[in-house]
Amino acid sequence: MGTFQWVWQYIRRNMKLLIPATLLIFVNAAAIVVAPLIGGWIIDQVIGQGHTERLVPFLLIMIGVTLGRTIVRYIYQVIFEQVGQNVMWDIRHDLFEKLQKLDFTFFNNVSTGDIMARMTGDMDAIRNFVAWDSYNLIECVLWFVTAILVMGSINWPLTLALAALTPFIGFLTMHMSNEAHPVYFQIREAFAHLNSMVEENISGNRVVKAFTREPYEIEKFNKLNDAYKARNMDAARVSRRYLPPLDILASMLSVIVLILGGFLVIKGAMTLGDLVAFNGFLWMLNQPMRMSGWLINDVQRFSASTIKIRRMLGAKSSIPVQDSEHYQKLQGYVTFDHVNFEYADAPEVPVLHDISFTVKPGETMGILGETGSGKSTLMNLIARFYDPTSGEVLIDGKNAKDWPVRQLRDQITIVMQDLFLFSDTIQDNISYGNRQAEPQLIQHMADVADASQFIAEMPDGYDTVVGERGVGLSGGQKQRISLTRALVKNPSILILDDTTSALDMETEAEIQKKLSPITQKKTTFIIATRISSLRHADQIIVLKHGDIIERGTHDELIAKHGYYFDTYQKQLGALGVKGGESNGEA
Ligand SMILES: Nc1ncnc2c1ncn2[C@@H]1O[C@H](COP(=O)(O)OP(=O)(O)OP(=O)(O)O)[C@@H](O)[C@H]1O
Repeated sequence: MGTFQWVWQYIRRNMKLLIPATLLIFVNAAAIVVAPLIGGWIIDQVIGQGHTERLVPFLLIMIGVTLGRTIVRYIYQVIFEQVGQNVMWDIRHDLFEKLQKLDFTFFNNVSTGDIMARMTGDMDAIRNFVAWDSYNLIECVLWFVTAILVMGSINWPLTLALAALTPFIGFLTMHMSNEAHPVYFQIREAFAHLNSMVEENISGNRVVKAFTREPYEIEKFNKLNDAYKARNMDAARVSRRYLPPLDILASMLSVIVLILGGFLVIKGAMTLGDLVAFNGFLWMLNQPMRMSGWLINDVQRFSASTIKIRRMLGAKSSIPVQDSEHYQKLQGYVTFDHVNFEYADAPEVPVLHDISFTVKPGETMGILGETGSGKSTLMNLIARFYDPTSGEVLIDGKNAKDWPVRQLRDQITIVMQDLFLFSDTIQDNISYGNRQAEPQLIQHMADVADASQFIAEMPDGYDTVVGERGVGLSGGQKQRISLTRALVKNPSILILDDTTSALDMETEAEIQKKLSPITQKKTTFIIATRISSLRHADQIIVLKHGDIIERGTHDELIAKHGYYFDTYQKQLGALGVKGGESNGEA
């Protein structure tokens, strides 16, 4: 589908506005010819033939039509702006909806700044095209054609002489368009890079300051700023090269009218009034010629932005999110059957290798492993954020791929390592996954996650706004709110990825005690580095470089004297506790 065809899908939804607006453009174009015609009549009839009584009516018509024309133009300009805004709304909506459906793989590969460039600058190029360029293009064509027709009816040889310049204009605009296209594409790319850098710098501003790397960041920014400026200068150079010849051609029109028209008047082949009228029509030829350069620039900018937006709209998710009428409650059986996994962007690095296990409803599985051993990846496969490269993940005995994704994720909750709270009240953050949650449930779960006390001490309690625009929270507070949010959702499968790592051991033990009656009714996965978080799990696996190297209960693993035992010993040592017996508290 071509660029214009694509945007037409959106524009045509506004036919009720577009048809009257386009008709008004025609009315305006017809009204434009009145003033020059009357100008000619005043010369010929009032001045030349002495019909002075016609002067006032001529002038009144002239003023009335000009006034009416101005009002008509104002009305259709507003309507086109409305259409532009409607089109932007629809495309923005489609883009945002698309973003909600795209999977982790997409977000791993596209920067936030790039996405923001699509949602802002590129969107603006489309608004500009629909709300401004479109009616200007129609006006230019209409004025040009109307001028040629009316001037042709007054004096066709002179009109033909003027029309002879048209092929030159066509040639210049076509060349300018071809040259401008890649430049505008590069401008959009450079803008996206600039956006990405700024976004990353703002997100990571604490790291920048901690490492006092402000000068380095400024230098990096300046390079991208220079590149953006240079691309814009390239575009300016293209237009500056073509605009003067277009201007010269437009000025040549006056020269032709003066020389050839004057000659025709002297020869008596044309009246002076006709020549004045002709001169009055000149701007209707002039204006489109001068505008053509600017319009081409805008159209190229629009075209480049459209290509980028369409790429994003066309991005494919390897895990499509589909709804299902029939809602099936998960029991919570999770089975990994010889699962292997590599990330699509790093297929040469095996992340999980031949993983098999089964966890039943009500059971808790603990996962231990050094950093980068594949623990989080394993959990992401359960919620189907990724699909295994080979082998199967079975949920309640059915391949996870055969579950409607929304249904699956609705009943599986991961408290991710990478905690995120929205710029919203604590109450809304906690009830994010369960909007109907009663205040008592929220209060109870906040108690379980040991969050209720510090929330009560906040300036507005549960109504305190946290996140980017609100009160800052400590890592441990964020973890406890995230845990409350997960518990309030009441999932069948609960995954806690290093959820209590920022808490002291006493608080962690307290939370574990309160969590126990809840997790007994769910399938729970706990990823932790502290043995104290894992020791009560029904089964524990130890991962190393994507392989399960040990599995069993706490006691069995202690007895094995392997990685788990060593970790346990080190943690006991760190606490200054002697011995390694299985019932010792870590
Ligand atoms: N999006 C990604 N693309 C490519 N490789 C990735 C991606 N995410 C993680 N990896 C790689 O996969 C491996 C496992 O990562 P994972 O996050 O699952 O480890 P982990 O055991 O949870 O680590 P940690 O304890 O540090 O959280 C690592 O080698 C990591 O570099």
